[in-house]
Amino acid sequence: MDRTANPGAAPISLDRLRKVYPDGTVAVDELSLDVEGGEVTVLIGPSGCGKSTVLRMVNRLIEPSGGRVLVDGEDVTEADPVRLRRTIGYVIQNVGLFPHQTVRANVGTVPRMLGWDKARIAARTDELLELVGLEPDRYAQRYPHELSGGQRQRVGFARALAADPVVLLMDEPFSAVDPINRGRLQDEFRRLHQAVRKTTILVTHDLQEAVKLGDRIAVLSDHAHLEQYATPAELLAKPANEFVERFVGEDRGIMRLSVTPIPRDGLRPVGEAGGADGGAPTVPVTATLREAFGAMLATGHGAVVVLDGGSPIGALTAADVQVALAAVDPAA
Ligand SMILES: Nc1ncnc2c1ncn2[C@@H]1O[C@H](COP(=O)(O)OP(=O)(O)OP(=O)(O)O)[C@@H](O)[C@H]1O
Repeated sequence: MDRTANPGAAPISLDRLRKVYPDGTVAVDELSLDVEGGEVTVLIGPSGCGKSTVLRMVNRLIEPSGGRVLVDGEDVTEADPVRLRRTIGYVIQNVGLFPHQTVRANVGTVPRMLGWDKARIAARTDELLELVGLEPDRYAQRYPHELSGGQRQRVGFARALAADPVVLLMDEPFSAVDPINRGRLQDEFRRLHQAVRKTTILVTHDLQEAVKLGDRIAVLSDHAHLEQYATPAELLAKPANEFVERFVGEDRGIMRLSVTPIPRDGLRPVGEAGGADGGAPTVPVTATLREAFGAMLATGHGAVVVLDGGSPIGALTAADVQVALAAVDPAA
């Protein structure tokens, strides 16, 4: 998502993590995975492959049967689970807000448990509601049933961030929201994450969401077996095996457009696009191939003029987009 990690943020290490449920179901069979501090790591895989079980072992809503989880080098299996959960923000589908408490009271839940004084809780609540785009004057006194699904989800984020947690865990946080609001909430989450840079593990089974939000994606198969752990660009360009290839499916070519930057060094002279004043659409050099191609489709023009700081630096045709995709080796 944002490729610069936050060096101050806590890394998470899963070390041969294992969960066998009492009925003998092996949900997670020795998963090892390193999550960089400040990044968003997505766990994705088919239904029942163990994603939620992995996530809940990080905050010990589920006790591991074996292995370790290290948060910033400390083994969480040795921490007091109640204290641990106060330092780990947790956002789930349908949010789980307390229905008989106002938005303000919901957001202040963990700070209250931590014994913050009232003024500090109020200031923090206002700050967070602003951050998630809900004006405190308008929303703080409402009850959850007086909000839309998307607004409830935002309150859920605010609550998860309230006591400045070390880590954020998110389990299908957007799946209960309709597709249009989902896109908007995902955009807001990106903005929010850039502001707070918390180490985040996000569970989803939506590949598009994984590609949009993840700095890294872990593709899991049954028993949380790790099939590939890579950046979105790498995953889409080079699926590690047949399982991943099938999982990312036929859309991967299209999706790669959205994770591949415009090739600054592979541009044609501006004149070859007919020039910006010849009606060619323009895109900034920081855009992706998807945005460039989208501009071509939207205008019916076969090329775009690429701008750097507002000045044209070259042109890109539809054929160039194809060449650029073929040339990219994200693993290089
Ligand atoms: N309490 C439980 N007792 C026994 N088996 C369980 C329990 N909870 C989950 N399981 C099983 O463990 C496996 C992993 O479940 P988990 O919920 O972690 O998967 P998931 O990948 O998050 O699935 P989904 O995408 O459908 O939410 C599944 O086979 C599930 O049936």
